[in-house]
Parts: sequence; structure tokens; C-alpha cells
Amino acid sequence: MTPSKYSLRPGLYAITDPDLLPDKRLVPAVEAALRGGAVMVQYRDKTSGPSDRLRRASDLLSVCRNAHVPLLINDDPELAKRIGAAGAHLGQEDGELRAARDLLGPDAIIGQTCHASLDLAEAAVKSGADYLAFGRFFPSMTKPGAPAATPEILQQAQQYRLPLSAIGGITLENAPLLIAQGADLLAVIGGLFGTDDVEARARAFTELFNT
Ligand SMILES: Cc1ncc(COP(=O)(O)OP(=O)(O)O)c(N)n1
Ligand SMILES: Cc1ncsc1CCOP(=O)(O)O
Ligand SMILES: [Mg+2]
Repeated sequence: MTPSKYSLRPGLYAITDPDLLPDKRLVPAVEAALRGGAVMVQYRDKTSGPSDRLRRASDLLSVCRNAHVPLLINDDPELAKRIGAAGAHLGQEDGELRAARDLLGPDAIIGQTCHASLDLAEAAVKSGADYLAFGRFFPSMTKPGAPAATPEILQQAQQYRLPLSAIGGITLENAPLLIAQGADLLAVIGGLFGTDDVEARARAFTELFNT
């Protein structure tokens, strides 16, 4: 089934992690994030083998479809295509965006990592990205070595008129600064799935967009 393009709403972008969410917790935790208002979900899993990735991504797709929320697959447009996910997120080392677009079609949501670079953002725009991803903005336990960005890049990237996603060490305390600088999506792993009450945490992130 070809996914139809979801509209990209501002809000919490929930990204999964296999260490924080082993099999038993994955679906319940993502369901909780969705009840709390997450507007997009990304399946990000660097450690599982192909059959586990297929099963986990498929399970998440059912949950996300029930909630009418797009599921994107990190690094792997082929897996997105295979299960009919809404799209994929690509970093700078994850293959050509145009090739992913050819594979997934015009209605897929494809996001691209731009780290802290307007040049990368411009290239992503030209390649047809649906959103631009910047960060990491704060120290991240999940990806400590990710290149650092400062919040001003979000202001500068407004010129591209695409949704802007921020990532890296985002907490309830530092999130308002990113929103004030122009982040449309807050992409959160540890600050969301590292807590026992994922639904309450997701709701608290979501409320930051409504104030
Ligand atoms: C929303 C979002 N932003 C940034 C990333 C990072 O992508 P990438 O640079 O390819 O790093 P990995 O996530 O693959 O380690 C992301 N996944 N999602
Ligand atoms: C994938 C990625 N890219 C830059 S930081 C990061 C990890 C974000 O995870 P956390 O929200 O736990 O800092
Ligand atoms: Mg990647």
C-alpha cells in the first residue's frame, strides 16, 4: 500500500531506541507517546537484525496507523517501502534523498539531517526534503558524538519554509528555547522514553506547543 502524505503538524516527534525500549516495552511505550500527543514516530534501531527490525517496524506501523500518525523509518527507505510506512529519515551517510524519493514516491515524508549547516539544509531542500533536521542541541546520552548545533540555526533556517526538527538532549526544561527559535518538531529519545510515565512526559512536551 502506498502511503498518502500526512500533513506535518508541529509537536513531539517520538524516536524509539532499542536499549530504552526492549521488545516488551516498544509497543506500549509508543502507544503511550501517542496518547500523550506525539505527532510523528521514528523507528530508530541500530542493533537488531533484519527479521526483528521487520517485526518491530510492522508492529509500530499498526499502532501509528490506528492513531493516524506517520511512522518514519530511520536510515532504511527499503524497510519503509516494504511495510508501507509513511516515510524515512536520512542522515548524511544514509544514501541519496532523491533515490529514497524515487523508491517511496511523492507522498512519502522524507526528512534529512543537516547537523548545524545551512549548506546541508540548502542541499536537502533542493533534493526535495519534507523537513530539515538540526542538532544535536544539547548533550545527548543516546548519541554523545553527534555534531553540536546552536539554537540560532533554527532562526536562520526559517528561510527555507520547511518544517524544522530539533534533536539532541531535549528535555522539558530546554525545549521552550528551541520552540522559541523556530523548531516545529522536537525529536526526543531519552527525554521521552527514558521515563516511567511516557504518556505524561509526551503530554508535557505537547503542551509546550500550545502555550
Ligand atoms: C529527526 C531526526 N533528526 C536527526 C536524526 C539523526 O540522523 P543521522 O544523522 O543519520 O543519525 P542516526 O539517527 O542515524 O544515528 C534522526 N535520526 N532523526
Ligand atoms: C540521533 C541523534 N542525532 C543527533 S543527537 C541524537 C540522539 C538524540 O537522542 P536524545 O533525545 O536521547 O538525546
Ligand atoms: Mg542515520
